[in-house]
Amino acid sequence: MTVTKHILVLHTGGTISMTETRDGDIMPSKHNPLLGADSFVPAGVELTSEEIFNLPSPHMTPERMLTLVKRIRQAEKDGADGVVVTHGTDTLEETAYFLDLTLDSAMPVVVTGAMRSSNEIGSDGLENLQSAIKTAASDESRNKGTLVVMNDEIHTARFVTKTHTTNVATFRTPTFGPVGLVTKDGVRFFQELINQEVCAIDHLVDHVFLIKAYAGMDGTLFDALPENIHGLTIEALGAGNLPPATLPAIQRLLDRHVPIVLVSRCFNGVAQAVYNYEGGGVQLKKMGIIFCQGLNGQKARIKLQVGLSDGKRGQALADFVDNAVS
Ligand SMILES: NC(=O)C[C@H](N)C(=O)O
Repeated sequence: MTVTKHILVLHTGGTISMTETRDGDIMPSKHNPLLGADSFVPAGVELTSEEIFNLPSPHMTPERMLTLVKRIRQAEKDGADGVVVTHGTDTLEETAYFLDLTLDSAMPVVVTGAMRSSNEIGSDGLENLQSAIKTAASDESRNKGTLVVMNDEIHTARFVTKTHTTNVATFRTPTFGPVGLVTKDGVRFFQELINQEVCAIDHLVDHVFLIKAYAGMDGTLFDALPENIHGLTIEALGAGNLPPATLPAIQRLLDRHVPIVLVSRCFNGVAQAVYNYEGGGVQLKKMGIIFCQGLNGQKARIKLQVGLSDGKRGQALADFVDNAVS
């Protein structure tokens, strides 16, 4: 006898819920086309759908992410077997990682979206939604943190990133690859996931910034950061190095005890303190900059914000931010 799985779909907006006009503009729909559509629901699934937001994902904020987290915590208490979140793809990876860091649960949580709006030729929305529901309903997906399902692939929220502006195969996990596939026969995982510390926060510390380094950069942007800054993430060069002219301004922030997290702006690989020259990673680490391995800038910023919101400071914050791949 097959057990019925109760899956809650929380719609937040994004192209998956949008409509293309006759002029070719893509806009939020007045009535979400995914609400009430259920011909695609896999057998053995009882679906409940709810529109928690109807936003383009550039309008998503950490405060709204926290609202989503609270709704998902409530859904689990109410007996849901799994939750699917539909989301715009521009900031999908940030919301997915926020959920991953803050939901302390074995229940599958799967985030999906689409690159083509609901009425466009070749729209990928229903296919992605169906794959996400299959993944959320699978026992194999339990205890895996938040997953991202797009284009038949299952990725961890921790490492997936949007790699193409329009292609339906945009979501990739550069260094480690996807963890599973959604096939006609079901959901298959082929990589073990590394556990991470979850912070069950219910409020947010704000003013956590992200700055990208470039050749010839100086301290102007760092000195322009506001007085009430709580934390900073820097997308550094290569293996984790910065132009020397940035160092005095960075030191001024460190002297004020502003935690600074460093990742690489490279698409692949991890940041490590290996280069020993002025502005090299060895010097940056000695100054007290926290190296974060394996996350991109936008995810490291989320992780720093979540850690600060959990009350972590000093070495505890450094340990939390540092351990994405260990
Ligand atoms: N494909 C998409 O969903 C992109 C859209 N601009 C959004 O993030 O809301």
